[in-house]
Amino acid sequence: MRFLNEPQYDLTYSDVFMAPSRSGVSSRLQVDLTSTDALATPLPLVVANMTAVSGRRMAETVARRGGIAIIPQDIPAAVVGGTIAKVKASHTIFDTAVTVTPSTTTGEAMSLLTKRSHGVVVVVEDGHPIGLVGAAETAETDRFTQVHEVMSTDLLLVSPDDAPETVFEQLLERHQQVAIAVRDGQLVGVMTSRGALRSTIYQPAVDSQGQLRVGAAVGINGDVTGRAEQLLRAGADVLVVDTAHGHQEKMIESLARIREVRDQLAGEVGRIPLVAGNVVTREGVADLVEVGADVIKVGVGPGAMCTTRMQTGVGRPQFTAVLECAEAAREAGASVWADGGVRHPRDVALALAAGAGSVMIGSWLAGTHESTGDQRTDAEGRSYKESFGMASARAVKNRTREQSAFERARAGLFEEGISSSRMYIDPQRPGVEDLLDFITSGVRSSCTYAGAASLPEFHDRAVVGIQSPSGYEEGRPLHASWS
Ligand SMILES: NC(=O)C1=CN([C@@H]2O[C@H](COP(=O)(O)OP(=O)(O)OC[C@H]3O[C@@H](n4cnc5c(N)ncnc54)[C@H](OP(=O)(O)O)[C@@H]3O)[C@@H](O)[C@H]2O)C=CC1
Ligand SMILES: Nc1nc2c(ncn2[C@@H]2O[C@H](COP(=O)(O)O)[C@@H](O)[C@H]2O)c(=O)[nH]1
Repeated sequence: MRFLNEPQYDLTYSDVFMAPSRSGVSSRLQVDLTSTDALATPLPLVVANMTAVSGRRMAETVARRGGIAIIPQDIPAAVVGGTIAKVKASHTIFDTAVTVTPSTTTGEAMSLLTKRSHGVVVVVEDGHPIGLVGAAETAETDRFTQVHEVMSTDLLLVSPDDAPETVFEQLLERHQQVAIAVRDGQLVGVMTSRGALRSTIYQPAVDSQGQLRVGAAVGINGDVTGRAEQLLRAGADVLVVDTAHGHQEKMIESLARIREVRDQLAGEVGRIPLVAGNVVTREGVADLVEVGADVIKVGVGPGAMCTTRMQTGVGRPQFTAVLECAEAAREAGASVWADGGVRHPRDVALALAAGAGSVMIGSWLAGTHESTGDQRTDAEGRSYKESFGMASARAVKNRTREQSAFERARAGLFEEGISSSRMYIDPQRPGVEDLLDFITSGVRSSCTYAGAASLPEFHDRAVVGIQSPSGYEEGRPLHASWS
């Protein structure tokens, strides 16, 4: 990456723009988005280890499209083990169906509809799909009606081995919303026509067994090696050792011990990459790589739920932090994840141009069907989910649940995050895959503007300039007339 005009100060994503260059890449579909970090996922996107964001549904949906989610450190290891097992058992192409039994009430079925983005609930009997219900089937019923009374039985049953193009054509021909995949009569999963299209654009992120990949986080307090061992044995594909101030002795000691466990188990579970952070300086990167991190998580204070910079004055504008840390990591034979502060597809593109191997996103994904929270409605009828920071009083209270009431109350005074925030569901993009489409189409396009067919080429070729606030403002679309 080169600058058009040399920066005199540290830069945020909003401070910079990319200039187009002569390009030989004639289609956005030609761009290979494989991440340049030790995980080499087909999509360079990571779901942040935030309790309000990353759980089973998020993990399997994102991995099916090539990214990876990290299950947070506050979830007990045994529960994370169960989540990993379910993600690994999910189909890599067909979406997991939301299922009910014939006697379920329509009220209950409707409450489950927003758990996934495909818009229907499948009615099963002994594992066989016998009907489906969606908004159309339940529109005129009271909420105590049982689903077998209103379900549609005109089902498009397909084989899990059918090509997505074939499924797409069948859905179009029969004017149906979802196809149901069955093997030996048993439900395997569902596919919408948009899901069929996506399956031809994205590659799933899979492990050596061909199962979806998922990661898990470990903090630096408590029995860190015990938790690391449990997560590795449960099948985690990456361990993220995570704390606010990643450049501290306790992190270095914990990481060294976790690395030992990882190396001891390598014969059984393979050599699992270690990610550690968060840091924003070359020195931080060097110290964590030295002790064994394959990937360094970069970002102090850019997160949407973060109050660190306002409370402490500590942090660093994220574009410069990523640029400098990515260079330091490359020199040391490692790579970085740009963590936090992503609000638009352009921010992901800029982080990758700066040399990030992957980009970690939290709050933006909180307002989707697949995040962990329950969907709520505000006084104006808008749907939202609640989000909160991992250093908020709410998260600290949860993390310290085994300590005394006094210790918990005292820890709660040291909050550095927002305890309750509303992440509205965008009616245009209510599912995480809608956001992935939005982000990846932007990033693919950025690469072609730079003449890059892959992310290493993108980093090499990107030309970045510094802009004024009015330069940034000029680029914002106007949804209403301005006079
Ligand atoms: N990227 C970012 O900017 C930030 C991210 N976070 C996220 O929040 C989650 C919780 O992290 P964390 O708050 O570290 O909690 P942890 O539970 O991981 O504990 C942090 C440990 O580090 C010690 N510590 C020393 N200095 C600091 C400091 N300046 N800030 C915080 N802890 C410090 C704490 O001791 P003691 O409590 O006694 O001081 C505690 O033992 C993580 O997921 C982290 O990534 C949190 C803040 C900033
Ligand atoms: N200072 C704080 N940082 C936090 C907190 N919770 C999470 N985070 C960091 O933010 C990113 C995600 O950023 P986003 O803009 O995509 O939401 C996450 O990975 C953490 O590093 C917090 O309570 N305080």
